Amino acid sequence: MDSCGSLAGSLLDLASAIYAAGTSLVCGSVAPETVQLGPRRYQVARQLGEGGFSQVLLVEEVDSGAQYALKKIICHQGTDALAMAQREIDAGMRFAHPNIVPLVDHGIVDGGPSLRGTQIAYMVFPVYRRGSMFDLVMDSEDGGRRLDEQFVIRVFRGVCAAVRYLHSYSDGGSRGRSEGGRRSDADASLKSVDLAGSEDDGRQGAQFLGPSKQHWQPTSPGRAGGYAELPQAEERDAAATLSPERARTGGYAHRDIKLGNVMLADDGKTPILMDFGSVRPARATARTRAEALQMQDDAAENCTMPYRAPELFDVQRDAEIDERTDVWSLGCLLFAMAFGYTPFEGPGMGPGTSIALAAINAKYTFPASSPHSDRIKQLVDFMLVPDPRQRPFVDQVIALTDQLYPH
Ligand SMILES: Nc1ncnc2c1ncn2[C@@H]1O[C@H](COP(=O)(O)OP(=O)(O)OP(=O)(O)O)[C@@H](O)[C@H]1O
Repeated sequence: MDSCGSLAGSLLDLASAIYAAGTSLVCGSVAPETVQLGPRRYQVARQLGEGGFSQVLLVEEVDSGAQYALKKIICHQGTDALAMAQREIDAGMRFAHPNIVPLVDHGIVDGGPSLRGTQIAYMVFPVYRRGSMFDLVMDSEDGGRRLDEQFVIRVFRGVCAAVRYLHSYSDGGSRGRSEGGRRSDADASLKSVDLAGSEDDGRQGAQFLGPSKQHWQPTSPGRAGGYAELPQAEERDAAATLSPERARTGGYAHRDIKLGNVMLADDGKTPILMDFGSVRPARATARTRAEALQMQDDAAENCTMPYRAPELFDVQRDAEIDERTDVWSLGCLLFAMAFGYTPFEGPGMGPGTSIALAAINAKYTFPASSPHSDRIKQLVDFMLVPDPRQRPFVDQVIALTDQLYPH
């Protein structure tokens, strides 16, 4: 966009924000932007960051003075931005885990006369002042350092715990029922992305949806223990075939696990997985060529390329995908945290090398010298298996991690 276009865009944005917030122009200067979501009013302090589709602002809740991160997505008519924002809201309302960002409040408001037909989705999250793992890795690289191995594993193990929670999330389970209608709505919306593209737009008129209640609930005791033993080859192959329970429920896949989507909590060591607009039901089959293309397009839009599983680059008719797309991304994430770059775009890849081809052939090399032990490489190799049917599930990844790095 040229500078005039961009200035006009910013003015339109500002006008729409003022409309949505009910603030006004005072003596020729613009009153500070506030956003009203139901009973709560948030005063914007400054911008924290920007994503491909959003702006994230530091805000203060006017009554309590508490600070939050407000994610704002302008949803223009005719785009799928609103459906995407709705999916992120729904995911925030349903998932609750210590390593998953809690959704504190949310709302969808009309863009107003200056942005006719446009809606603005707002999501309120805790502020993570330490930034993302992307920031941390980049800072370390700039300083010529690598992150400490124990720290890398701690962060990785926390992200795996969040991913295991998503993968084993059951809509019919007690968690699913405990929040009644609201949760069913969230379930319906998350489920509504099917391969035939029949997104549920019945929620277009939604306005304030109210603050979501986030109470962390532990996963079932059966899941908490993990495996004591490293799965052997036969066990791994057996587990690679879906168990009847898993085949029925499937759970959800995040589909965009990457350094930039892992924030660090204020304690400096707890990872928080965020950005749930890409979440999909984990299991899908492309029954027709059109469905295969749609699956591929959806992945191209939502899964960041250097972390994208090989099976999502060239989806064929009858292809089946499952939650192990996330395990591939976890392999890329661990590699990037340990070595400072992602495995299929780092040094040695050469200019013009296709990330897709490198991923499909699992063509990656570890740096010649590294301060880390070979256990990291063993874990990365365990996950970066191009054939999804041979790739481990996240439980197996956790089991191997715990065996290599006992608590
Ligand atoms: N809770 C938070 N606390 C502090 N900063 C945040 C928070 N959430 C997001 N940010 C900042 O805003 C940026 C964009 O956020 P986010 O990744 O959610 O946007 P997005 O539009 O979904 O991005 P993407 O292009 O990855 O899809 C982040 O990289 C981070 O710097």
